[in-house]
Amino acid sequence: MRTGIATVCLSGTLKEKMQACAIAGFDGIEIFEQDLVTSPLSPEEVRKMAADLGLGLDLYQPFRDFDGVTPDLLKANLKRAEAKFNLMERLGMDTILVCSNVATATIDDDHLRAEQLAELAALAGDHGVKVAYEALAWGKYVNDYEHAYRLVEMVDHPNLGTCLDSFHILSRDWDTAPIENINAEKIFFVQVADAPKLSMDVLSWSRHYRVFPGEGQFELAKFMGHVVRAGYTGPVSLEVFNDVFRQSDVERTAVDAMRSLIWLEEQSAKWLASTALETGTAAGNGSASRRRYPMELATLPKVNEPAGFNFAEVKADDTAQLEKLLGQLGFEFEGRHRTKDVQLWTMGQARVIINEQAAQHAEPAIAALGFDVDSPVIASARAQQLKAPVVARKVQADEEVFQGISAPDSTEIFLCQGSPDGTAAWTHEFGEGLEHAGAGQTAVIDHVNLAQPWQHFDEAVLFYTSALALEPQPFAEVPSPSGLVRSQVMQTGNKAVRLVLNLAPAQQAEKARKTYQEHIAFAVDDLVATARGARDRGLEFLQIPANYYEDLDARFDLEPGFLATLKELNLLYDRDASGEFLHFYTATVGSVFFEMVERRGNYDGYGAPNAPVRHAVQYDSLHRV
Ligand SMILES: O=C(O)c1ccc(O)c(O)c1
Ligand SMILES: [Mg+2]
Repeated sequence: MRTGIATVCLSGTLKEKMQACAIAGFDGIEIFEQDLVTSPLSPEEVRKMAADLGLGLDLYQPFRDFDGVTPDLLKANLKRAEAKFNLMERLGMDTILVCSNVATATIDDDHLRAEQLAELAALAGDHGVKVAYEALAWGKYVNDYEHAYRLVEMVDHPNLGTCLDSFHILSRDWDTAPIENINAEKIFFVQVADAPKLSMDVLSWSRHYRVFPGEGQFELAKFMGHVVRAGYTGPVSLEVFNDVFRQSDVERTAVDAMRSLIWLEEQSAKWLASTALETGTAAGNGSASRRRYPMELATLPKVNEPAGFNFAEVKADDTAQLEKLLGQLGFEFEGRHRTKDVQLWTMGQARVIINEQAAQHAEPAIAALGFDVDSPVIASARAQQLKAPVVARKVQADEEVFQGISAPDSTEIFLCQGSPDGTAAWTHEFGEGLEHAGAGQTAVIDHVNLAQPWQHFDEAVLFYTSALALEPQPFAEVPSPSGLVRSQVMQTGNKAVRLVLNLAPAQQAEKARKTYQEHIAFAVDDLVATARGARDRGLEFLQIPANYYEDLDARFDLEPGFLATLKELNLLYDRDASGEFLHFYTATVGSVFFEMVERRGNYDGYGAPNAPVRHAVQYDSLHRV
């Protein structure tokens, strides 16, 4: 698959963008007119720079408002087009994108449109240029890709084809299956963009909220599958208008973009294989499902969703507060590592490493997460092919080698060998625990909430989706005293791994951002007993306001004794059709706090209705000091 990206996706100057695209490994780029017009580089210099960087200049765009116009306007438009064709010759480019008219079209007549496009195609032919006609989702008369293709067919000129842009097609919910009926020779270009499902006008949605594939909710593998089945072999190019990407680090965004195409390529191959099986073309013969299409799709080392959390690691310069908190919760101190300055604390299968190797004065913070995977070697190879940075850990002889990668928020992700009984192979590296103060409870890590820097949120969604096979759930927005907190759950199908990515309101300072959001939650069998034990050991609970319990009673009509217990222990409660959820939070140390939860029945949420209460109480405690 030939990879491409439009310069409009990135921040910086044309030169910086081109350099970043080359570093990220793109085959080619689309030059957005704005980027050329504002560049000090001459077209010849751009051409030379692209050649030297090994980047193809695959598409010049956009050329606007051409078709469906009065004769006078047509004349002016053809003149305008000729100037661009001459420019393209200097750039050494042969394909231009012409989007359907949104502003100046006054005549809604396909025959007239076809005549005018035929004039354009003839002129393009004289200049050796190919015109890729794209239906914008908000085009005045042409806003449907099948309509655009009908016009291309009516014109039937070798220099006129169509451009398929996933955003314009999927934002309008057009059926993608008919893409397969398009003559591949008439598909001059394919652009891909994902987007979150938002209910707003399609132009604003397109200009501000497009994201890279895997970061939104469009069915892009299916879209691409149809494109591949049509027989298309040209560039698959990202065209993402996004307010955040346009202002974040250009090289980093280019890598995020490249990751999205590597992942999409794999997902498209998977979609094709699965539909071949469904439609019976495989006919019981495995090789038939690998039917070859003109476009070659590369695959990646396979990874299944993780079977569970292997451990969570918290780091601090002074670890006393963390030790105290875990002890009060009922964790057992298992001992120190034989060569490293780290401690292991456990409750059942929930393992927490306290890392003492933090920078001076560094406050407690979540530093690493371990996940149980089928094969750490394969999972690590996959992550590296997806351009995840590798994390090096010093190991001595006989110690478990952890395959680590760095997540977009710098949390270290370790890919660990899972075991069927939920134990971890490395715990014997820790000395005998000196004290066993624990309550001997069974527990597992239920979920982990990580605060994402605003400019890396979408990147994080793609990272966990592509490298770890977590599935993004529709995001929610949780009110807090300082603004809405965007909350995105990433989880495995079997719910053994639940990761919640939170994006704090922009005005929150870095410390507050982390303090509100980052925590590790442990699931126990009897939360009331856990809470009582913790209280007896002097745990400082997050104090829940009395108003909350009044509202709870009104909503759920709870048994008075149960309600009194919840109130007495600062427990929060939620219920849905499939079960109940009890939980409580500890006070925050540094930028981390802990949560204990009990899931009853098949309750599958996170107590979302209670999140605003937590945010408000934490805000209060932060602003008191
Ligand atoms: O938003 C636009 O105007 C615009 C321009 C060119 C494109 O290819 C596109 O998809 C959108
Ligand atoms: Mg487009």
